[in-house]
Amino acid sequence: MIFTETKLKGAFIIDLERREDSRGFFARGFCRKEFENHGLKPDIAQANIASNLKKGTLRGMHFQFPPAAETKLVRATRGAILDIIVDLRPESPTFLQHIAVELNDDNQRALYVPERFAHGYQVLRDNTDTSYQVGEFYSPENESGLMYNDPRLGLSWPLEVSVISEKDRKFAAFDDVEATVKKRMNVA
Ligand SMILES: Cc1cn([C@H]2C[C@H](O)[C@@H](COP(=O)(O)OP(=O)(O)O[C@H]3O[C@@H](C)C(=O)[C@@H](O)[C@H]3O)O2)c(=O)[nH]c1=O
Repeated sequence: MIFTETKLKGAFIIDLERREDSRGFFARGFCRKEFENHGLKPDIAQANIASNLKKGTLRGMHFQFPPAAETKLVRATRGAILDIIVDLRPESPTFLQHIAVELNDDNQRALYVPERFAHGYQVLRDNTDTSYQVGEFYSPENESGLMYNDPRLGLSWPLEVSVISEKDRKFAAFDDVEATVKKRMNVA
């Protein structure tokens, strides 16, 4: 596996190290030892799959507060997504900064999202499936989110939003929850 740290400390793009032969290729998609060697948390509580019918579908921006904060290892197993993560660690020099990474079934790239980040994606092709391993169990009482189009986040989505859940339409403006987010994301 090829680990490339992004400008957001602890967030990594992970590429496959392909061993090709006449059948195709073999590659590791996850390895506890390699994760530990790069300082990534290797725990997997759930492996989730999402299917998206329509290009333009948007899911996000989601997170769980501590003590249920999750790591995520995200891939597009079919189709393509633009994946965006936002740093919500109050002590981080890159607090509120984001990165956007295209994950698709050609590049077979994964994004490792550390704990205390908001995460979301937009689907770039019809019939796109995502698969992601998360480090904590789903915890509805600790889950929350931010608006994908909140001006404070300044996220650029490539397509018009064609489908979005009711829940994702109704997250509060960051200005209104900033103090709560900083307090609940503080782990010092
Ligand atoms: C995330 C999750 C949802 N659910 C349920 C709740 C709801 O009835 C249904 C769909 O949930 P959601 O609408 O939250 O699904 P979705 O919008 O796809 O949520 C996901 O979005 C991406 C961007 C993430 O980062 C993930 O962590 C997760 O939050 O599945 C579970 O039972 N377990 C889970 O782990």
